[in-house]
Amino acid sequence: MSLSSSIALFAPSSPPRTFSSSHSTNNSNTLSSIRTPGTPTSTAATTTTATSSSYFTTRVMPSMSIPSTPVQQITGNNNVPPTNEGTPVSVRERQGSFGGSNKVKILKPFNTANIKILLLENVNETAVTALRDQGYQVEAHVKALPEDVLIEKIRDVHCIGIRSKTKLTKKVLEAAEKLGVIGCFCIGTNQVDLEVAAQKGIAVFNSPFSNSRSVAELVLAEIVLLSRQLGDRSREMHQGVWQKVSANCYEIRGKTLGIVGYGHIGSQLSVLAESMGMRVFFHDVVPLMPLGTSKQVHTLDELLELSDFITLHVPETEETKNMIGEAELAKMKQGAYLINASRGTVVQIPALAKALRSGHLGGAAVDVFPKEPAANGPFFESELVGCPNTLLTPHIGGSTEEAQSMIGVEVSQALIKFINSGTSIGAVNFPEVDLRAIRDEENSIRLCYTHMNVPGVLLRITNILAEHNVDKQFSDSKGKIAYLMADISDVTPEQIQEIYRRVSETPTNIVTRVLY
Ligand SMILES: NC(=O)c1ccc[n+]([C@@H]2O[C@H](COP(=O)([O-])OP(=O)(O)OC[C@H]3O[C@@H](n4cnc5c(N)ncnc54)[C@H](O)[C@@H]3O)[C@@H](O)[C@H]2O)c1
Ligand SMILES: O=C(O)[C@H](O)COP(=O)(O)O
Repeated sequence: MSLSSSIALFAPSSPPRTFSSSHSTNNSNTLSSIRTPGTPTSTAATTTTATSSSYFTTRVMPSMSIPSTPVQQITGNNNVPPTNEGTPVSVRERQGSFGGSNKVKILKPFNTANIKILLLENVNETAVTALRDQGYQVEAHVKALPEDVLIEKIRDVHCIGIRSKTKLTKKVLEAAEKLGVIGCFCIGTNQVDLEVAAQKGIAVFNSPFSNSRSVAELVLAEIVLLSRQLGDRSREMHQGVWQKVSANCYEIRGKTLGIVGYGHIGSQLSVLAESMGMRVFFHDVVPLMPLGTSKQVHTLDELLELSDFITLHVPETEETKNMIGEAELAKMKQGAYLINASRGTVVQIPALAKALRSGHLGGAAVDVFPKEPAANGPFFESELVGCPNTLLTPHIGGSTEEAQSMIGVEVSQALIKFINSGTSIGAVNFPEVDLRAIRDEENSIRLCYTHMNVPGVLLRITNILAEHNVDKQFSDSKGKIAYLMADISDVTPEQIQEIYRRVSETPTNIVTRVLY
């Protein structure tokens, strides 16, 4: 999809949206004091209508559209940043470099109760609570949704939270009319079409390391379980069979572990394995500092040939798809073990099943599969079922209370910061941009402009902002898109309208938001 067609997606037909500013009780401390200038302060609830023109060129999260009476202010005691009242947006006090207030302003979207968030796949309660505390409307589902239901649901939401099962493909993302941000409450982001998301101005966040320890611990346990054939012994006992054997059962002390992908998980595992007396080698596409006494080898083949255990910790990419097939398995030592807790597509399952049944491999532990059931229940099928000394687990590498709780906190904070303050730090598909906190003054705004990365944009924006006091501005690009944030002070409501209109009507516009 070209950028211009992505913009055209939001063209005509959409009627002006009406936003009620009746406020959520969850955020009463902050929101009840918000008023819309131009209306009496005592008016608790007002209704504003976005001008239809804003919909011809701009995708707008409701909070981010500029209402016809555009400025909301935080009044009274809310000038002080809240400490423990459910507004966990991190703010930095700024020493005023030139007169006026040096208190920071807590930016809020127009009306947080208008933000709709869809959470799928049993995202942790820590996230549900944090997002509801912001006043957002949160719909949480325990399971992934079938594609047709997902397409219907995603149409109307501003933010979606998923884990590894939900596929946010081009088809699904094209149905998303209001989506501004995606939270992957996991490490992997291969389930999202990151490029299409970026071109639609949708930032994607994940949790890069909150479940790494859980995966590393599981793999360490599996190394012991495989070398003692514990899966088979336990199954036999459950069937009433007593089978006391020591043949082909080993200690792991002194054995060689080969780690493919020495990132967050691989490197943690390296330390844990050495503490159990293993020798560790690893292969990675980038040169990395070996931890402990581990050593990096140049090629995958070298690693396959020298290791007693091979464990995979690479992301799913074009290069890692089918990385381990018949040829690679044949290079592994007779009786060696394979562990895969990365992504199902990294290993060719028929080849692995053959290597296990023939006795070439001594065993395998597999946590991830090319096709995984969408929900819990008796839906699992694989050629690996029934293979000797083969541990099969339902993608539970990162499924611990600790990991899920940390992921819930981390990703929800990233979403809140993006929605409320425009901060894209940590986004995986988006230029990473942030600004110091905005000063707590009336008539100051933050402009967040996602645009095509083509020459001439900054000149155009500078011309629009030329007559105004731009306190600070930062811009960065990534591939085809770029993102600019600018804090502007001393602007009247009319000027804000004008800035919004002119910026959102630039031909390079993807998404324009004004926060105040
Ligand atoms: N089973 C689970 O529940 C579970 C949990 C967490 C993560 N994961 C999966 O594990 C993967 C790895 O996680 P991580 O946090 O360690 O990621 P990471 O990004 O920190 O590390 C991945 C490493 O793989 C390397 N790499 C990439 N392509 C490679 C290639 N072709 N050959 C060799 N090395 C290559 C990278 O350079 C990097 O060092 C994730 O992408 C995710 O898919 C699974
Ligand atoms: O990418 C990840 O973090 C893992 O695959 C875990 O995914 P999950 O949240 O679906 O368990």
